[in-house]
Amino acid sequence: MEYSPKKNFPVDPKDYTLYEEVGQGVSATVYRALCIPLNIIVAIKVLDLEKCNNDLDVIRREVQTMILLDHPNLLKAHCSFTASRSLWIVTPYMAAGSCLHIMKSAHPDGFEQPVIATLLHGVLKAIAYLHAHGHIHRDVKAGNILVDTKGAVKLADFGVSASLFETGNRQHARKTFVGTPCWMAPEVMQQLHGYDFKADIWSFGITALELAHGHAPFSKYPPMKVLLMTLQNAPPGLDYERDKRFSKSFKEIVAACLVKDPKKRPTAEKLLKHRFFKHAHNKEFIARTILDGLSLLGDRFRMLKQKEAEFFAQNEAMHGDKDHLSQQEYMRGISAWNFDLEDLKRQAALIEDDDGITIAENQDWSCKHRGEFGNSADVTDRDPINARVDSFNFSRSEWKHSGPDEIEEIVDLSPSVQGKQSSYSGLDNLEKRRYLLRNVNSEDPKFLSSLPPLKVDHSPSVSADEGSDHLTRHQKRYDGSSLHETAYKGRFKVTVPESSPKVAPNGITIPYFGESANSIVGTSASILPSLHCILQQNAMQREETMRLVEVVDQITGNHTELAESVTNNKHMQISLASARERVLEYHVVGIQNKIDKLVEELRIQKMKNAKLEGQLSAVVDKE
Ligand SMILES: Nc1ncnc2c1ncn2[C@@H]1O[C@H](COP(=O)(O)OP(=O)(O)OP(=O)(O)O)[C@@H](O)[C@H]1O
Repeated sequence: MEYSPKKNFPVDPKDYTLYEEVGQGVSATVYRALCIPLNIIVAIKVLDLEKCNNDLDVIRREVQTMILLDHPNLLKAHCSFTASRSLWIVTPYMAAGSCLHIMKSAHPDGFEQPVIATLLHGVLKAIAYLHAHGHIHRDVKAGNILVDTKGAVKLADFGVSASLFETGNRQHARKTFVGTPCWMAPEVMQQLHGYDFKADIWSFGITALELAHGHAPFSKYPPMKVLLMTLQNAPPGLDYERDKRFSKSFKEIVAACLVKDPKKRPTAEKLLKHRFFKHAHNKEFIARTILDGLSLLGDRFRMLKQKEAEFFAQNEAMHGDKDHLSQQEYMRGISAWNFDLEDLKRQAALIEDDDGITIAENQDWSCKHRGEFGNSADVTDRDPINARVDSFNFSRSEWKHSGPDEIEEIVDLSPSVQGKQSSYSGLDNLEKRRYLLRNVNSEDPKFLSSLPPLKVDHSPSVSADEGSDHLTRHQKRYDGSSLHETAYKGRFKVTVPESSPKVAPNGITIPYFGESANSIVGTSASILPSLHCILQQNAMQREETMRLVEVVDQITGNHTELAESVTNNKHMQISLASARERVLEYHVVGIQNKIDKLVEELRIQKMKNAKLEGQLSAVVDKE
């Protein structure tokens, strides 16, 4: 695997002297090095082919891409070759390192707006070039934005880039799942219809927030939670209060990129024309403002590594769990934190095989959850499923983003909207659940009696009304009175229909789904809200239990070994259960989205049908 486009960079390791380490990735270490015959300082990325998870084709693609593409804002490879069990990729040395490293060393709370605009302008030009040449970068983030001592900005790391040409169809959407969760677009996570170059625009928006705050949104959470928050919550954005130092045009551009529907995100070309980039300066400005006074990259890298090692050692002692480990990966700024959907599916499959969950339902359950914030009108006015999801996540319809055509007008920056958004997004899921725990007493008879009775919709298919009105569709599912018991083995399998209400071992009751269970849409649609609530309720109960254990511990001051081991055991069980619930929650949301899409398609078909029928009868009438 030897490439050397200009032929003047030697492809023998003996022609290079490796100096200090300046970076580390999942499977690669990057060194500053000297190319002896040319007397040029270069960076050499050394990939251990044995440790490398990627197959050789992927690596070959990265190298070829790096060599063939030619743009001032893309890191080019001089050459590459294999040396025993490793692959060496020789690139220009970017002496200031990555923006992530620069922020960690000198700008922990992010950069000023003119710096961000200048950095992003360079990155966006690189992305536009890649897209025009049929490539998706797939890993746009501050860790992959490199800067040299003169302030030149280059987008690096094609480790996960993909060529659309490979399929022979430039429009073809990708279906593989790669990237780093915090920067990953929802459609990449969902894997419903594949994704395209718009995934890079989402990551670009996240990167903009990362450069503004010093870290990516959701970066303090473990991968699964990031996935759920990205899918369920309103897209992250710049906050009216917290981000006062940033201009409206910056807020606009971030909001335009972070629209969940990829079709509504602008192209890179279009974004380049946005007025925000009037704030961009030249590379000398970058050198002057953020590189002045920075120590040598190798020294900075060594210090950061040392600090992180100390931090991790401390953290490890306190939290030995997997979530914290993945957090450490994030903090190192590498993509080892890459999220593998196949792994998740396997986890989910394990849950299906191992867990027999028996749950029952009655009408009270639905009632108990109708007015969770003591504001039933507000909740029940909306789609009950989404209202419930929203009550935890404040997602979807509340924050509208316009399409690419309305970039200049899209952001409503009125204090009321922004204030609302910040107070909502200020609560993480845990806090929202705690809020519920504090505010909802589901045993309260007044609370129950104030709510309408449940009626089960047994109709095997979606009615015309349902098709035409999203809200009505969900409302109907909660409009019945039958009491039944049902049992599950694995996900969504109804095995024992009964007529009396029954409470599950954990005290949770859920609605009966009736014979409409034969219809996939009907069954899933009926079960999903219940399942979602059970998961949420379990989480609440678990958190409350944890809280109580902590309170008891504090009160009794009981620090004996026995008590500690019991608590540790509880922690372990709880985090296992929590992981399983997150997987289930993810599936519930995914299936719900599919159902919504199916229903929407049905509605459109019905409308078309009605139109055709009208035309037909007009023709018949004429004749
Ligand atoms: N040409 C370069 N000049 C200076 N530093 C570099 C260069 N290339 C990479 N680095 C540093 O090394 C780090 C890791 O490199 P790189 O991202 O290519 O490895 P990776 O294994 O692909 O990483 P990741 O896990 O983020 O995908 C970068 O974040 C950057 O700080």
